[in-house]
This record gives sequence, structure tokens and C-alpha cells, in this order.
Amino acid sequence: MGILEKISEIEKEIARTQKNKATEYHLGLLKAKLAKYRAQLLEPSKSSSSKGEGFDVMKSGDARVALIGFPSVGKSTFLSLMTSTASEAASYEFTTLTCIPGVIEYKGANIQLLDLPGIIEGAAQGKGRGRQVIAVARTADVVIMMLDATKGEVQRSLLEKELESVGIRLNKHKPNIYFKIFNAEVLFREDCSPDEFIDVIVGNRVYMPCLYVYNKIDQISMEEVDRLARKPDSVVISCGMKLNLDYLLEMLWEYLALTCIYTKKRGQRPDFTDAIILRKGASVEHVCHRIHRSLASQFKYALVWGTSTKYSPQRVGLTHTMEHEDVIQIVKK
Ligand SMILES: Nc1nc2c(ncn2[C@@H]2O[C@H](COP(=O)(O)OP(=O)(O)OP(=O)(O)O)[C@@H](O)[C@H]2O)c(=O)[nH]1
Ligand SMILES: [K+]
Ligand SMILES: [Mg+2]
Repeated sequence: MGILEKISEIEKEIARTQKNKATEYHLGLLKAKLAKYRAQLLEPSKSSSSKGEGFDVMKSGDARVALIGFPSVGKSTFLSLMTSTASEAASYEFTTLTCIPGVIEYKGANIQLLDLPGIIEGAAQGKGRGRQVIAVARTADVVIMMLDATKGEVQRSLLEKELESVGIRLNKHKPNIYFKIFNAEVLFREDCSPDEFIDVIVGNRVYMPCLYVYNKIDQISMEEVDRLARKPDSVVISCGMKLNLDYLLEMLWEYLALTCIYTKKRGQRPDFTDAIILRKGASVEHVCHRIHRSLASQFKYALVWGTSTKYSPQRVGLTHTMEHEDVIQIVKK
């Protein structure tokens, strides 16, 4: 039996199982099984070579943002507007057939923006190039789900379902559960649903911030614009009329939550004009590499001021994790 058949078997069984206390455990097992098979759908097939199949684009810059959306919502128009890369845009669906990277320069950071083919219902099961598109989305730091403001909310919930079905959790934090497999000790540190618990056991989940961007607001009424703009995690724009793009960048910056580090020379004030921009969780070693390739090998210790240390300053080693707006002074051997 192929994976798709197995999946549909399990889905059928879930559908015909009545949901109550007595069946809860059984349903949980079924869902875990389903999650496992669905995840396999995302793995490259063994038979076909991966050449030209995926949309592998080298990660570059300080962060990666993927554009996900139905065909013709304006993803390519957006990329061409925000970056110096031109991506073909047209009024027919599936104009874009591969992954096209561009770079947004903002607050001294280089943000890699990825234009992708439109995806449709069933994408997660391989419809269109959905699987490859979603695999790229998985590697992003933030997903921009672009929506056509003139179309109803159905596209949004369909896409959310597709991403959800392959273990991508949007705007959710990783459930705070700890588990030990040998004696099956389970510690619930918060109220969790069975689905959340399964996510932790299965493990292959990604939790990522998502901005819902409603494009083409030049086509709808002010009342409707106002309604969409008030939704959580949502921004309204018009690529056609260049409306609200600055605000979108501000929001994107917030959702990326990059770590800005300031350097300081001995006896001098920190240089607040030129931040080193790193991903969350970056270490002193990352800072060194950013300053100079050979700096880490000459490193003796560093002094850090800021929220990552108990004392300000504090002497730290290469493995110390930096936090946003820390100041660092590096002392060489
Ligand atoms: N009215 C209006 N039209 C827009 C806007 N942004 C894009 N369009 C139009 O929408 C159509 C589709 O734009 P694309 O950028 O090709 O859309 P896409 O999402 O990249 O489409 P695919 O690559 O086919 O998935 C084009 O005709 C654009 O000119 C906008 O803000 N307002
Ligand atoms: K298009
Ligand atoms: Mg396109």
C-alpha cells in the first residue's frame, strides 16, 4: 500500500470513529500515525533524482522569509517591488514555477525573500509543486502568507490546513512539555490538548511566525480594509498602488525578532550606529565570525553588557549566547 492510500485509510478510520472519552486514546494513536505518514510525503522520493525537483536556494543574509499563497495573489509583484530582483508577474495562475530569491535591505540587515509558485488545496499531498513549496517554507524564519483581499477567508484557512497537516505550526509556541522516553515520564507544564502532546512526541514540528498579508486592497471598500487590518497577525497592502508597504516591513522586522549586537572597543563608547545582526540564539563565536574570519582563533575572552549576562560587564567565552542589544568587547590573546 502506498503512503497516500495509508493516509486515506487512516483518515477514513478517524472520520468513522466517534469522538468521546473511550475513543480518545485510539484517536490519538491514529493521529500520530497519520502525522508520520504525512511527514514522509515531504521527503524527496527515492525513485526520482532530486535534480531540478526541489527549490533549493542557498540561505543567505541574516534571515529568510518565504512567500506562500494561492496563485495570482501578487507574490511575484511583491518580490519585484521590495527587492532588486525581478520576478515575472502576470494575470494567469502558476506564472512562477520555481523559487526566486531576492534581498530586502532593512535596518542594516539583509533579509532573503523567497518568491514561490502558488499552492492550492492538496498541496501538502503533492498537488502542483506543493510539497516542494512547503519544504522551502519550512526552512524560513518567517512565513508571509499572501492573500487576495478580494477573495474570502477560505484561502487562508485552506492554506493553514495544508501547512498544519505537515507539522508547520503558525504563530504558536512550542508546547511546554518535557518527556523522557525510557520510563515514559510525562510532565505537563501547562494545559495541553492531545494534538499538542502528539506534536511533542512526534517531534518533527516547526513553530514559525506567520504574517497574513492581504494584498490588492485597492480593489475593496474602506470598511473591508478596516476589518482585515484589525485581524491578528495581519497586514493590508496594495502592491499595485504601493500602499502600506513600510508598515509591512516594520511588522516583518518585529516578527523576525533578530538579535542586534553592538561592539565596543576598550576605553571607548559602544558603536550604536553599526549593529551586528544575528539570528536568535547566536553565540559569541558567531559575533567573532561576523567581525573577522580569524577573530575566533585569536579570541581570549569577551566582556558583555546586557540582558544575556548576570553582571554588566561579565567575562564570557565563545559559547555564550548573546541577546538582543547586548554590547560586546572582544579581548584577543
Ligand atoms: N489590483 C491589484 N492587482 C495586483 C496587485 N498586486 C498584484 N496584482 C496583479 O495580480 C496579478 C498576479 O500577480 P503575480 O505577482 O503574478 O501573482 P503571483 O502570486 O506571483 O502568481 P503565481 O506566480 O501565478 O502564483 C498580476 O496581474 C498583478 O498585476 C494589487 O495590489 N492590486
Ligand atoms: K500570476
Ligand atoms: Mg508568481
